[in-house]
Amino acid sequence: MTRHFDLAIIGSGSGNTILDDRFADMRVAICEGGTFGGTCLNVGCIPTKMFVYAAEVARTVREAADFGIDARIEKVRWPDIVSRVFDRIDPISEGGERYRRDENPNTTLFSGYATFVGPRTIRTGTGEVITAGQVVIAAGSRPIIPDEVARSGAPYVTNDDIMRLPDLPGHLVIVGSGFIASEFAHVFSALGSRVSIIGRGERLLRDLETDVSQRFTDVARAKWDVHLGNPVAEVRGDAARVEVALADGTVVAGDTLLVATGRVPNGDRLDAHTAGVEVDDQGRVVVDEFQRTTAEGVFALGDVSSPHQLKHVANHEARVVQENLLRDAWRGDADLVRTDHRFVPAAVFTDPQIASVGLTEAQARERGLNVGVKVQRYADVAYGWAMEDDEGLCKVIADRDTGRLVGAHIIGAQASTLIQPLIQAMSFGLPAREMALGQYWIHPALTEVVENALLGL
Ligand SMILES: Cc1cc2nc3c(=O)[nH]c(=O)nc-3n(C[C@H](O)[C@H](O)[C@H](O)COP(=O)(O)OP(=O)(O)OC[C@H]3O[C@@H](n4cnc5c(N)ncnc54)[C@H](O)[C@@H]3O)c2cc1C
Ligand SMILES: NC(=O)c1ccc[n+]([C@@H]2O[C@H](COP(=O)([O-])OP(=O)(O)OC[C@H]3O[C@@H](n4cnc5c(N)ncnc54)[C@H](O)[C@@H]3O)[C@@H](O)[C@H]2O)c1
Repeated sequence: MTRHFDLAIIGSGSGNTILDDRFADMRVAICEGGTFGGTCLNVGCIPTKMFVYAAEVARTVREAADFGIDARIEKVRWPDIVSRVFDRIDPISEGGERYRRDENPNTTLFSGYATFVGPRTIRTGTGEVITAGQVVIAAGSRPIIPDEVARSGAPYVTNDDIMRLPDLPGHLVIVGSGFIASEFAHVFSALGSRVSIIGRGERLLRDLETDVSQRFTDVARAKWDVHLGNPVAEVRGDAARVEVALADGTVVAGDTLLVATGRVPNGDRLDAHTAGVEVDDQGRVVVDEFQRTTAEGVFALGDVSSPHQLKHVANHEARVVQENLLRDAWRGDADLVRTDHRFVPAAVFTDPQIASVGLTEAQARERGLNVGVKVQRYADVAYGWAMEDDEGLCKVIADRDTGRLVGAHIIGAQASTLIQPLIQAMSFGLPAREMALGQYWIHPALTEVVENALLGL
């Protein structure tokens, strides 16, 4: 007999956060084909930032002499760094799984890879087929492996396994030049590995504001072995050594290969057409502004359907779905909660840190805006000067006609924190002049870099 549930959720990452007290009377099925808790907890945001923090401790020690303090790194205990991270994370995943399986009376956990076999009908991958009144697809994304790597047979790692390597790589070769590449390059180089990084474009993090990605590329070239604008032609290797041959004949060799060339949504692996759920040619489940898919009663959220592969966006979309599940979402739009993708910020926890929100200068000009721009260097505010920071900058872009910010981009210490007031101003429509002059800015805090950028506008 086919069991019926009020709600079925595919994916236990952001999907698992939907179930608050308002769902306590519903019979809920959760399908999880991998590690309970999803990407952010197990192989994404959280562990990477724990490694980044360790890397920053190492970097501080290494650079201490510049401030008159002689210190030296005696040893990097890689196995201890790994266990500090996963001895704390693994129990959270296990505890979450146990709670849903054994302790939460209204949820049934199916530990299998789910596929649709009909409208709101799911083969759970555990031998059982279920039906549900409503379904949430929160199936995330997976790493893209370029053909040159896949067909080579050479061993490689991704974010799924690099953080559990038994030993610190001697020489890490990274293919890709985006978020994941930039964060792991920082982690491993600060901990003592040599790092080579290979990108197709002319700049690292090339989708970011040009001034920021150019500054980052310049800083990176000074400490890593950077190869840009030179595609991968061939990969070869075995357990001890890997070689990446580039189009111009250069061979980049190391002992470990990390692939970080983007992530593809998992929508292509759900047999979604059997349920009437449209998936685009990128594998992304198609949703409207209420997170509704093309099939009645089926919502989607997070990496599987979003234009932004970011946890804070997946969390926001999960809250939208949570509300709309409790309304009669296919009867009309009047009561429904809308997704807000207007000002989505992102931060890259590399060295220096980078954060960004809104348009780049080029995008603002392409849109025909009457653009005003100011670039403020960290070195020219008191705290940046105290830090002897000659790399950091904050760039703000405003529309002169409205007086409002349309973009902000920071590279430098604490960028992910410094950008928050700018996100707030953009989200609530606060004009740049009012933001600069209508409040105190603590002196001599690093926030003066934001204040001076705004005053400069
Ligand atoms: C290395 C790395 C670092 C990151 N750092 C940050 C960061 O600092 N800040 C930030 O905002 N974002 C970061 N991200 C992005 C962030 O992790 C994702 O945007 C977010 O986790 C997506 O959440 P989700 O719920 O959509 O998907 P996931 O958390 O991936 O959850 C999907 C779940 O569904 C399961 N699943 C998939 N298909 C099926 C199926 N058919 N049946 C059953 N189960 C299935 C998967 O096993 C998985 O557990 C990072 C990503 C990576 C890879
Ligand atoms: N701090 C954060 O918020 C954070 C951290 C890590 C990941 N993420 C999320 O995860 C997503 C995936 O990260 P990512 O770094 O894999 O993707 P990405 O899109 O940031 O970067 C992928 C890079 O790989 C390059 N590339 C693609 N194919 C290539 C090839 N064959 N050879 C060489 N280079 C190639 C692309 O040009 C691009 O620069 C990010 O887009 C981001 O949304 C976020």
